[in-house]
Amino acid sequence: MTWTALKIKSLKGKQKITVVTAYDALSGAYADEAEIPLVLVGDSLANTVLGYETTLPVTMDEMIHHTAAVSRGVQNALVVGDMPFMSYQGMIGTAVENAGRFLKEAGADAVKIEGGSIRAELIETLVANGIPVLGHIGLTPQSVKEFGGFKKQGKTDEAARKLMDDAMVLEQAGAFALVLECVPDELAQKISAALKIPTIGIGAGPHCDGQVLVFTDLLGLGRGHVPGFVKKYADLKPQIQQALAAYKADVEGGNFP
Ligand SMILES: Nc1nc(=O)c2c([nH]1)NC[C@@H]1CN(c3ccc(C(=O)N[C@@H](CCC(=O)O)C(=O)O)cc3)CN21
Ligand SMILES: CC(C)C(=O)C(=O)O
Ligand SMILES: [Mg+2]
Repeated sequence: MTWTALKIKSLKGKQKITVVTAYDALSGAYADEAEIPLVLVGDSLANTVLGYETTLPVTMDEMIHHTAAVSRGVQNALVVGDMPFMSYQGMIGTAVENAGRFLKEAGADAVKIEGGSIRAELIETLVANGIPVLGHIGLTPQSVKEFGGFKKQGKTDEAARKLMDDAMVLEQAGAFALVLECVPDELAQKISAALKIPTIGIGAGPHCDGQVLVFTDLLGLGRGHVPGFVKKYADLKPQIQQALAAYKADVEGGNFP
């Protein structure tokens, strides 16, 4: 099965959608071989593997470089490039050009864009020009300076209404699916029920149409802060540490080679 944005969209109500991030050909190939239908080259690249504190510093050129590597490792999954901070917030023309680079230079199938109704015009333009878009609302980490931290969103009635409105506007603008990050379970449930496009949750409870986790978080490879919603499906960090320590001991002790 080779995935398209349209096929992902049509999974709503039929099959829960698994999404994982990947950052290079190796992680992309592992995700693809697990038959995960959607691989997101997250701008979490910045803090998971490039050593930055937040997602803000990662550049278009870095995202293109890593997305191209993921595309080389993936056969069947839909590859979605996460548009980095300041690559789409200015002029629409510049945003379209940057989105186009993900498809043209990096082999991506779609792009992800953070933000609600403020992105409607851009998303309409991208979709009209053949670039499928995954929306992303709730805790949008590129706005961490505005939010004042990585906090749950949509907790007041007013904030919840705004997120519901944003979700409807993004569906109307043509997004093929929508990431809901760190919103109350009940709000995610309401938004998922109200939309015809699938919702992909992260820290958004069990009622979304799909789930996304960061590759390094779910494998227990992470070095920095791991969000509380993460479920670790393996604990690889101690194994790597032990293997490296055993190798060093062998070399220093004259036991290898
Ligand atoms: N490794 C990693 N995993 C991620 O899921 C992730 C990234 N990096 N980088 C980009 C964004 C940032 N994300 C984050 C980062 C921190 C929290 C966090 O610490 N949240 C608090 C909850 C606070 C509240 O409930 O108000 C937590 O303790 O989980 C959440 C999402 C999600 N994304
Ligand atoms: C956590 C997901 C949704 C993301 O945006 C990222 O990994 O950058
Ligand atoms: Mg991101």
